[in-house]
Amino acid sequence: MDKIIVRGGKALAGNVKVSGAKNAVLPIIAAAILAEEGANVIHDVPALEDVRIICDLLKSLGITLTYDNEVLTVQAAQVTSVEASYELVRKMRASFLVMGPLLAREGKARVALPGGCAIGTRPIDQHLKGFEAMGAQIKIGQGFIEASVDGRLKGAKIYLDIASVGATENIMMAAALAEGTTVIENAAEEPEIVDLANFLNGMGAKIRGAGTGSIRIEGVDRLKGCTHCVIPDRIEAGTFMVAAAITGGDVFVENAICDHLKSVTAKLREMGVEVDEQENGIRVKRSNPLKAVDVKTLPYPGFPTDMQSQMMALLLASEGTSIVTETVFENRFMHVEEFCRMNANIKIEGRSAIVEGGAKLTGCKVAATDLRAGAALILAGLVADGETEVGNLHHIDRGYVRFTEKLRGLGAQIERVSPVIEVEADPGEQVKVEPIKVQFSPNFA
Ligand SMILES: CC(=O)N[C@H]1[C@@H](OP(=O)(O)OP(=O)(O)OC[C@H]2O[C@@H](n3ccc(=O)[nH]c3=O)[C@H](O)[C@@H]2O)O[C@H](CO)[C@@H](O)[C@@H]1O
Ligand SMILES: C=C(OP(=O)(O)O)C(=O)O
Repeated sequence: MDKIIVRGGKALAGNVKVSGAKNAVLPIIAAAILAEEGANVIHDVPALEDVRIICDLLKSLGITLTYDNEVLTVQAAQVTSVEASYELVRKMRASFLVMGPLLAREGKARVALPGGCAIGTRPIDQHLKGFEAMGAQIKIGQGFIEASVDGRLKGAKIYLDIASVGATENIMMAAALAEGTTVIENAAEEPEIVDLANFLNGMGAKIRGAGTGSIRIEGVDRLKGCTHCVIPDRIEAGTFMVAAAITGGDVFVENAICDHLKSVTAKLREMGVEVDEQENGIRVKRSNPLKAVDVKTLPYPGFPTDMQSQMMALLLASEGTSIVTETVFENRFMHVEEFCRMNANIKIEGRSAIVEGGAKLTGCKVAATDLRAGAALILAGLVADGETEVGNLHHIDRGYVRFTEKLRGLGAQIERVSPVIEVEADPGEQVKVEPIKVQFSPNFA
């Protein structure tokens, strides 16, 4: 298993370019299933493990995909299967987003139950409630959810009990091809939902209100392929903003959209970090000690849960006590134990973590417990004494493109190492085994 080794102590400086957003591109690729005619050409598609998984899933449905230089072309003239296997859904929960498009286009879908995962139980009741309101019949059994409809889905008024990002997206995709008008109330307002709506509208859908709590979708009979550029990843951008702040550095985060990062920017400024919002990115600089602040995660435009662990790393480097409250996922503090191995002083009380800043972090072996936790441990390693060795990198590979290279480009002392493989040889025989370099090289041919 690969490991990332970080040596603390370098202030980061320079320019880093943010890639396309994982959480925007995954639903967009799922939505490409809806185009019966023409190809979808999607630009700025990040070379991430999650992208590879959703592409494999679409391939298993009989759809043709090609990927070259961050451009993904999806040709969905034919769909030959409506089943998303357990193997693919288990690897990535966002696979469940194929249910809405398959149901709308084919009248049926069979998708493995996503199950619980590292950060919480993550039910899908709101997705199913939406499909049922549109006339679908839902059956659950043998680890699968089967949805079917006689004829077409019908537009409906759907009030979400929770402003779920995934449910809003799944219902919006299904409603795009339904008969009549659907209104989603208490819809999630995340920028990734706006990006998905823009993509669907490019394909010929009629969606208004994305980015507000009320989205209105007039169903159309047919959708066709279009060209689209994915928005930059606000969480990757936020992670580099914290990297600059924690190391007392000066970094320009190119491509970051200021409007998408207001809650992160506000917290950094409250902590005494200089944040300069520019047209094509955000410059983050710190020369003063960090102040402790309280942070509460909330749906957009509140502080993102996907930045909670990175922010906690920053608070560890501040002077004073901070309270971090996680309101979105019930089990998203697993990084706390790993931080404590690095000499951090954090106590969990219910949904809050009490973070005592000021203790000198020390490098040691730690393991990423989820995608963002992995990034947060690397951030902590950037200021820890000595070497931090981060394992379980498959989490980080899900959502950060060339993370070590990008940090190294800013001056971080960081490297990814592959294990040396020991091979049994006959006595006297010389065997030379090179360490395997694991690199993402998508091949959708
Ligand atoms: C691929 C993707 O875009 N992932 C993001 C998406 O996940 P995801 O779409 O899974 O997150 P949701 O917004 O759906 O989840 C928010 C909360 O609602 C609950 N819930 C959700 C659906 C449902 O049917 N019933 C229910 O109770 C969840 O358990 C959770 O507590 O939004 C999360 C919240 O911003 C982010 O952390 C994830 O990075
Ligand atoms: C939790 C995340 O992703 P997912 O919903 O795909 O698990 C994330 O991006 O931090």
